[in-house]
Amino acid sequence: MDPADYNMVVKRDRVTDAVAPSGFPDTVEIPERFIRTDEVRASVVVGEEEAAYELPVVDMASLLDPELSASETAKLGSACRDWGFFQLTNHGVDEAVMQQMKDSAAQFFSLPLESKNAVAVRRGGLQGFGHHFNGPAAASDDAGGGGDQHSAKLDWAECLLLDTQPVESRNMEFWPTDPPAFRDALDAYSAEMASLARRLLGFMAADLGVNQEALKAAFFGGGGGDEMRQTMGVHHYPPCRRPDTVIGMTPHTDAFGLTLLLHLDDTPGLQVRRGDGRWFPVRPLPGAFVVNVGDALDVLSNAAYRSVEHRVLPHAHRARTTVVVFQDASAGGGVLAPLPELLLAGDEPPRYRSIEKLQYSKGYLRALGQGTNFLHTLKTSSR
Ligand SMILES: O=C(O)CCC(=O)C(=O)O
Ligand SMILES: [Fe+2]
Repeated sequence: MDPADYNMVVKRDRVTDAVAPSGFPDTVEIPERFIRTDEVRASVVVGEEEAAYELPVVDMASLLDPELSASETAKLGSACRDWGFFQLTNHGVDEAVMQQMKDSAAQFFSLPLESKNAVAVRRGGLQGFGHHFNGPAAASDDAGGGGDQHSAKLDWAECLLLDTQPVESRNMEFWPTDPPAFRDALDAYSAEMASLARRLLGFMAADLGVNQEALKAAFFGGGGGDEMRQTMGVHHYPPCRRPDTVIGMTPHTDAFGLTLLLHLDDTPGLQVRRGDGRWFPVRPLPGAFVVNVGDALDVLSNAAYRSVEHRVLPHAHRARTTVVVFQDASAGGGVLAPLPELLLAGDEPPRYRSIEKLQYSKGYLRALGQGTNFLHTLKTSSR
């Protein structure tokens, strides 16, 4: 993408001591730049006592079991249609790879700010270590990054964003060398997540009634997967003594195909928007992945699967760390559109107009910067 487009839309900044003394202060005095009390108060969260529904749980072992596969696939499908989210158990991901990733991420965030800033985000760029800001301001010219110190609101989080696939696209300047095992951990984890996504897509195709290879090709291309695109976010949400005044991650939908989220701890914080507008808090199951449908899969499925808004609120006393992999559906040609097979099979009208992928990325980022949803603008009247 043209750097000029990024400048307009990318709202990432270096974390500096100037923004907030000691980054995310452990005091009840929250710096003004984080305060979004109105936004938090205006939202309604589904209470514990009311949480009669749980986020659906899908079991990979059952998907793979010939006796149970059909009913588990139906469960997977209904989770993607109704919630756009589920927790995945018995996923079969190499435990050692997961552990190395968790250890590296935890060590990285425990480093002093100066060390983390060795891979700091650069002005107008997306990759690297930094934090998100929000609001009308574009990044300012001061050397520290900065954003507009007055009007932009900061998310209560620090994060490392990296393009992880294809391998040739990696910009190693942003890949930490501290802790020393981090790069290997990212590399191994990235490969594991691509194969997990590929496995899941096979079952999603079965549920959607399309050829497995057609859906997989949208993510991985026709050949050995060398066309795939994958991005990773490693997020750390420090505890906040006034969690009712700040937001850990601004409400958004994920642009890409499929998102695979790993919790490093059991701290809750992720909330999923339900049809009635209320926020549903996810209770992470130990060892499970939280999987969600991104905008591109919503389009491919012709709106059968839903890309649902979510956000993060920090916890009052406990830090939360997550590793998030975005497996994109950008392979196989330059256009994003509903899978043709879906339209032919059921006499379905297309629910989205097709769009060039580059235009899509630009539109997504621009809308995100403005707090609007780009996917909605692609809807056809038959929705
Ligand atoms: O850390 C989380 O729980 C959510 C992160 C997320 O939504 C994202 O990276 O898009
Ligand atoms: Fe997200």
